[in-house]
Amino acid sequence: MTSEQSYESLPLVRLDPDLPLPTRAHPGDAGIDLYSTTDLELGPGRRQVVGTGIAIALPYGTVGLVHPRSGLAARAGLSIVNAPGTIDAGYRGEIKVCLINLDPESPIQIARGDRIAQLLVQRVELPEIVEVTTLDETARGAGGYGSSGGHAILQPESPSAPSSSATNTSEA
Ligand SMILES: O=c1ccn([C@H]2C[C@H](O)[C@@H](COP(=O)(O)OP(=O)(O)OP(=O)(O)O)O2)c(=O)[nH]1
Ligand SMILES: [Mg+2]
Repeated sequence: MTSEQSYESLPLVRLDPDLPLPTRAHPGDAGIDLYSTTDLELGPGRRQVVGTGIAIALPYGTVGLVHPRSGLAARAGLSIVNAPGTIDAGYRGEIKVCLINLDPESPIQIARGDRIAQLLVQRVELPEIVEVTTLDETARGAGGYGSSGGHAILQPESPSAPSSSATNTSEA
């Protein structure tokens, strides 16, 4: 196996055969670029579920993650509401993308055939859930949401800055 070969194949059906077969832009790229099946305009702050025209059979023990593309994100503010979207291994329907325009002013035009998102395939652990009454102790414990300090942006006087009591759900 060379470094340019994947260890497994990914069966893919083109539900919209007039669109190109999705590919990685370069050998070794993590993301497989996904095409839009439709023309659309997204106004500022608007979202829409868009078809990609493909269905896949992910190997058991893997997950498909639908990520935004960084170029479109930086240039136009295009993102994905549920980024990264989760494609379950058993899913055989069309992969769809819930696009959102995060630009506060400008609409985004998308044409059929534009590459709107990218699919990553990753191994995933599938542990069996075992209910217990207590958990083991750790150095972090229940501290989260900035408990380790080092806030770069939040100001203490900002109304949106969470206070320690507001973030401590155990005191609710
Ligand atoms: O960006 C996405 C996310 C999900 N899906 C498909 C594949 C996935 O396996 C299925 C369910 O996704 P998820 O579990 O995230 O959604 P849900 O709201 O929990 O739906 P469900 O009740 O069907 O699990 O929808 C997509 O096509 N694109
Ligand atoms: Mg689900």
